[in-house]
Amino acid sequence: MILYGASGHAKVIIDIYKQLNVTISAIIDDNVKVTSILGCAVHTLDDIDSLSDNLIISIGNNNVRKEIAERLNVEFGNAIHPKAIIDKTSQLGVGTAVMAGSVINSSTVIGKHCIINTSSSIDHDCILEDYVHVSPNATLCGGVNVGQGTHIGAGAVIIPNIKIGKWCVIGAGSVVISDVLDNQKVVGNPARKI
Ligand SMILES: CC(=O)SCCNC(=O)CCNC(=O)[C@H](O)C(C)(C)COP(=O)(O)OP(=O)(O)OC[C@H]1O[C@@H](n2cnc3c(N)ncnc32)[C@H](O)[C@@H]1OP(=O)(O)O
Repeated sequence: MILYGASGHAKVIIDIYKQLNVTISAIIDDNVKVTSILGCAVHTLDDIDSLSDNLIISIGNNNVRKEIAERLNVEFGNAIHPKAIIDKTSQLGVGTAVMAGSVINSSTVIGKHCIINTSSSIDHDCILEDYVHVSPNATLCGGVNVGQGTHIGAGAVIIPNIKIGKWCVIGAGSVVISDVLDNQKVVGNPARKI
């Protein structure tokens, strides 16, 4: 597996592959000043002869993951921690990472290049579009829809059947009890636009 991105999020992805005994063939970062991470060498894209292995974009920023995913012509892989619980009836897109302790329940569909972060809970019949990040300990109740590129902050709670638009930000600890339009940033309990 090749990792693209060598920041804090990449450390968690590296740990997942160690747990799974998956060999990391290369780690790439655009920042030439980043030369190693957790004892592994980091290269720039120019240093790599070919991207022949599966690749995951190990960068937390949703916009940056989208930009890189659209630029690269490679096969993308997933990173799924062995201690994540994913119901067999749910679906995950390529490039999506699922961290330790997270639970994805029945009939949920998660898009490409998403991050389902540590101990988050995504219940039945949710739909998450591409490039969504669900931060640690966030809870999505049943039937929640989340549009492309939206970031759900740590510990946020989304009550059942809520629709959240594209490229929204839900503040850490917010409680979302009504639909959120595209590009909105909401915080608090109940969550309100800022
Ligand atoms: C493994 C990992 O680390 S994954 C990463 C997880 N990251 C997160 O969960 C971060 C989520 N981010 C937040 O909650 C941020 O506070 C944001 C994005 C919602 C807002 O950030 P900014 O746009 O910089 O807003 P800013 O800090 O200026 O605050 C604006 C107002 O909203 C309030 N506010 C900001 N965040 C919150 C929040 N989470 N809950 C309640 N109120 C909030 C501020 O107090 C401020 O209020 P005021 O105008 O009355 O003083």
